[in-house]
Amino acid sequence: MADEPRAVVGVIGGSGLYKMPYLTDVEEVEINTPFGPPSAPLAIGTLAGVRVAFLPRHGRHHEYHPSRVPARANFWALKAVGVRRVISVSAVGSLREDIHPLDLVVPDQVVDRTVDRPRTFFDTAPVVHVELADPFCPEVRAALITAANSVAPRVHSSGTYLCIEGPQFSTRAESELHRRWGMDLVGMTAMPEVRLAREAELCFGILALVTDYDVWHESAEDVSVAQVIQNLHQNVETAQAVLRAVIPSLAKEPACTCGTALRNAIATAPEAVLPATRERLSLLLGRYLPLEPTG
Ligand SMILES: CSC[C@H]1O[C@H](OP(=O)(O)O)[C@H](O)[C@@H]1O
Ligand SMILES: Nc1ncnc2[nH]cnc12
Repeated sequence: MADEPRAVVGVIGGSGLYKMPYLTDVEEVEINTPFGPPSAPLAIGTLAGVRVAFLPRHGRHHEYHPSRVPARANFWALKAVGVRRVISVSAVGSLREDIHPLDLVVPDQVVDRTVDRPRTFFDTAPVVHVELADPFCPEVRAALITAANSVAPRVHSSGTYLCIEGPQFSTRAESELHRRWGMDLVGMTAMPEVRLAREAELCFGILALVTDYDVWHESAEDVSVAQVIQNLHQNVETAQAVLRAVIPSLAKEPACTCGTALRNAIATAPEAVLPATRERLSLLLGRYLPLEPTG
C-alpha cells in the first residue's frame, strides 16, 4: 500500500450526502476487499490539513438499499487506506416529541432489529466476540457533540438509535412499539456498521440528522422519501459544517480503547486458525494471528 493515498479519518455519507465538496486534492481510489467492492470508490482528499476518505454508503447514485449496502467491504476499504476514526452521517426519524425534524443527534446507544445482513468479518475460525456495551467511540462522540453545538441550534448529545431492516418504513404499530420501548431514533443503517467498526478496531460515531417524526405523530405528516429528502436538503449544509468543524479534532492519536478491541476477543486457539484465513484477514487479524504461527 506504500504508494496508495492514505487517510486518517473516514466519513460515510448517508442519504442526501453523496459528496464532500470541501475536500481538496481529491483522488478516487478503487479498493478490492475480500468482501467484494465497497459502495463506491473512496474519495480521498484533504480538509484543514487532515487526510479524509469519503464513501457514500448507498453508492454515488443511491443504488444500494439498506440491506444490500456492502458494509464489510466499506469498513475494510477505510481500514485499508489507514483510517482510524469513522464518522457516519445518517438520516433518522424521531420517536420523541422533543427531538424535532432538523435537529442533530449524536446517539450513544443502538438497538438492532435487522434480520438480513452479514454482521461479522469472522464467519469462519477464528470466533471473535468483541465488546459492544458502549457501541460508540467516546472521543468521536465528544468531538461530534462539540462540533455540532458550534454550528447548529438544536443538538441532542445522546439517544438510542433503533435500526430496522427496511427498506420499507415502519408500520404505525411498530412505530408505537418502538416508542414504548423507549427508543429515540429510527433508521436503517447503524447496524451492522457499529459491529463492524468495532471488529475492525475503528473508532466510530454517528451524526444523525432528524428528518421526520416517523409515523406515530398525530399532527405531523407520515414519513416519506420526499419528506426525508426535503429536510435533508435543508440540513445538508449543517452536516457539512459539522464535518468541517469536527475533522481537525480527529487527527490526533486516539486515547480510547477502540483500537485494541480484538485483543481479548478471539476465542479460537491460534493453532486452529488456518493459514489461508490469517492471510485473507491479515488487515484485521495480523497483529494477533501472524501469518507464520509462532510456537
Ligand atoms: C431515504 S430515506 C431512508 C433511508 O435514509 C436513511 O439512510 P442513511 O442512514 O444512510 O442516511 C435510512 O437509514 C434509510 O436507509
Ligand atoms: N422514519 C424513518 N424510518 C427509518 N429510516 C429513516 N430514515 C429517515 N427517517 C426514517
